[in-house]
Amino acid sequence: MITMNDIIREGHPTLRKVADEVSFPLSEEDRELGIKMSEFLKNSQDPELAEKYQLRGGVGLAAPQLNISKRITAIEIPNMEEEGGEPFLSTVMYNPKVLSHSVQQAAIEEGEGCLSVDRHVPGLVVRNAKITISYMDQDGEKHKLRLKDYPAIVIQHELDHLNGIMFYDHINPENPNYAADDVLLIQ
Ligand SMILES: O=C(O)C[C@@H](Cc1ccccc1)[C@H](O)SCc1ccccc1
Ligand code: NI
Repeated sequence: MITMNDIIREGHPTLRKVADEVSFPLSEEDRELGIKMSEFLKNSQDPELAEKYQLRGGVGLAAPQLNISKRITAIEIPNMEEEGGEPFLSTVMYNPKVLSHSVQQAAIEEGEGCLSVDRHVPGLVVRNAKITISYMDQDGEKHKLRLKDYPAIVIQHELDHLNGIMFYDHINPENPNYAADDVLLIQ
């Protein structure tokens, strides 16, 4: 199983690389990797397992964070309304792409963190408020998703990892808590 020991931290060069597309049909290795990445996120959201294996909670994980420079990301966004209900989005995305995005921008009010960053970096991470993405699933099926609010932020955070971008690259160095009036603040 993947643990925090498998996750590389800021400063490791792989986090600054543009990851390579995966080819289909998926190799057994890439299929297995996706399954393990999903398992990590589920474990990290289980209080007992997170405690037992000292896992930081995660709603997304990108293969470069495991020192694997491939365009693979696992997403495990819990149901916001119903505790313990079906997750809002639980999937492994291969070769995800942003097809379009809103002009409107948004940021999580309390800022962002990262499993590959062992420090608090305060500041607003301004992103697109809405995005339309495509991705391939493990069976080679193409999917198209329109996302907004928190899920849109999570996906953009993960897609950044596939392009060697860290969340704090988006923070205004002069005034970290600055956001234009029209930037949507997400609780
Ligand atoms: O490091 C990662 O890529 C996983 C991040 C993704 C993320 C960070 C900030 C905002 C949205 C997504 C982890 O999920 S950060 C830990 C976390 C856990 C639960 C809820 C929010 C953030
Ligand atoms: Ni991250």
